[in-house]
Amino acid sequence: MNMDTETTLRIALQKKGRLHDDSMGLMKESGIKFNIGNGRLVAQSTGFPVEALFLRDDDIPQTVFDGVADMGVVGENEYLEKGYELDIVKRLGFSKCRLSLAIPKSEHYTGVGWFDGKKVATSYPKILKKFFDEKKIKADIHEIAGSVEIAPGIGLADAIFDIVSSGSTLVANSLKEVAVVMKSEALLVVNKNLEADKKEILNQMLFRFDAVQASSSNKYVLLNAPNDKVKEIVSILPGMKSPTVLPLAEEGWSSIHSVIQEDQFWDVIDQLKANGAQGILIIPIEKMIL
Ligand SMILES: Nc1ncnc2c1ncn2[C@@H]1O[C@H](COP(=O)(O)OP(=O)(O)OP(=O)(O)O)[C@@H](O)[C@H]1O
Ligand SMILES: O=P(O)(O)OC[C@H]1O[C@H](OP(=O)(O)OP(=O)(O)O)[C@H](O)[C@@H]1O
Ligand SMILES: [Mg+2]
Repeated sequence: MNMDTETTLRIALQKKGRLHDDSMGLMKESGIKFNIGNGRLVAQSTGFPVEALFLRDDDIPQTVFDGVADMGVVGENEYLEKGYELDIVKRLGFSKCRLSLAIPKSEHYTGVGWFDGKKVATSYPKILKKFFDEKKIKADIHEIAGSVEIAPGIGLADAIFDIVSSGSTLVANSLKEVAVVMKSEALLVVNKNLEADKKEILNQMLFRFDAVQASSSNKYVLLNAPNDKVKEIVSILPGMKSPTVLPLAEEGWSSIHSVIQEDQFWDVIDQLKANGAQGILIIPIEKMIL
């Protein structure tokens, strides 16, 4: 009898770099751990039918398209540049950055027409060509693999098109950002012809990822309020269904429990204080099943 028939999903992850740590963190939080070490490029997971392939991020889109891996985690920038059609099943919210055009800070920028006839260095020639074609700009796109920001300083190009996050690499190279062409974040991409049994594993994995994502974007809040303020406070706090209200040992007071979204957090806290809430405690949520 063949003991190897159990279906395993293969996921392509970045070997090392900006995407690696967050990708591994998400897997670990989802209870999927890999036995890695000694430079191994393939690793089995403990506790879930998944195998990881550790690759350069540039190779992830094609590896998933060819079906060598069933799915992968890759930056939207790299996904669009490579141009392979894959299903985007989840936007992961990490490795957030943008692809921008930048020029020497001493230059006077006159709008996108500035780039006409100029030489622009980039590792993303296809995305840039599409942008220039749409704007009817005729520029010389010069592809280089890395250290793009030094190109104008060494006389290799007039401008650059590259990843920007804080902008400090641009500043360090006396460049200024003049146009944002796209925003990017890590994507979970899947081969379009995934077999049914693999889809089932994928869905279990997505369920776990959703729980991890929801927990990190929400906080549990506990507070005390005089009973005559409970109604107003409950209207500020939505909660997963509705807030829990429990009597305190002290007569005339209640304890209110709820869940707040991270991005509404400070606004909600200010409103709670203004409506008489006291002893507010904010607690991280380990996992959240919606
Ligand atoms: N400064 C940054 N801030 C946020 N996200 C970034 C930043 N730089 C890159 N990224 C995102 O992370 C992805 C991987 O970046 P990294 O610098 O590790 O790539 P790389 O050098 O091409 O790695 P590899 O060796 O795998 O080819 C990028 O494609 C982009 O989506
Ligand atoms: O706007 P910033 O916050 O400065 O980030 C932008 C820089 O980050 C990335 O490089 P990274 O630091 O990953 O080094 P790399 O060139 O080795 O990939 C990217 O290639 C930019 O150069
Ligand atoms: Mg790369």
